[in-house]
Amino acid sequence: MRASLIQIAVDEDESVDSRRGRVAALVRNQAGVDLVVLPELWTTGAFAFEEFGRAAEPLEGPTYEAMAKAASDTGVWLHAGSIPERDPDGALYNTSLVFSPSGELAAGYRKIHRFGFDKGEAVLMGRGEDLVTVRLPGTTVGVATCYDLRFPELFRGLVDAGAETLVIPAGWPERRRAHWTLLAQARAVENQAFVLACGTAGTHAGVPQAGHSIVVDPWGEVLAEAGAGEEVLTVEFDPGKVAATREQFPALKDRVL
Ligand SMILES: NC(=O)CCC(=O)C(=O)O
Repeated sequence: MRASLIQIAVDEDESVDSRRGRVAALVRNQAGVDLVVLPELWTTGAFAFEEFGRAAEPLEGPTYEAMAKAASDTGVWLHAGSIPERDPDGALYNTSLVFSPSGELAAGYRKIHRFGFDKGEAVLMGRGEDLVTVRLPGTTVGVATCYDLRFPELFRGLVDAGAETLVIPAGWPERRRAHWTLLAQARAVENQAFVLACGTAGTHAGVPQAGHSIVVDPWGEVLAEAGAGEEVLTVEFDPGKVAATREQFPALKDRVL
């Protein structure tokens, strides 16, 4: 399986419309891979809290339309990262969109753990309630978003639902980059799963982003890691390694709780 993680630079000197067009073109450049992954809230930036309301879209808004078309034009599975979704009742959610190669919405995931404690996303966005997995040819993907990475019980739930590949769009800040790398490896090792974690580059709302998107195998080996700037990280991996690892070192079977 070939996957490309597009680590987008989210800077304030680019308009949302311009970035959306640029990202669609980057997706179209990935013909031949199986899965393309984008970061969290790449239209606004995950820390641009004041923009969430202004840039919020209905589920099937402009980003959905552009990404569905990019997926079908390119013939790839596309985890299009997340958008600030405004639902029909007016509430905001941090919602990830996964498109099939024919441009159908295969899954939507509203982020469960919202970041900011008593500020920012944690008060502006509603909390998602449902764990989400998507069947791709050869692997079942479990989806999570950024701050979710700190909550291992969510990933156990995804494993119980059949997940073998964990895909995590993020907008992770540079000042906690060490946590990002460590947690991505921990989630891979403890769940004996591939982790594909795609972050943003650039600086928005005064928060420099970590970049360093990372792909980790079920043994915890880092298969690929991006640098700090905008970059497309392409990696080839064998989804069969999940079953092999779980069989050879069956620690998941020793779970008690
Ligand atoms: N957008 C986020 O969820 C940020 C998470 C973060 O900065 C952290 O967990 O640290």
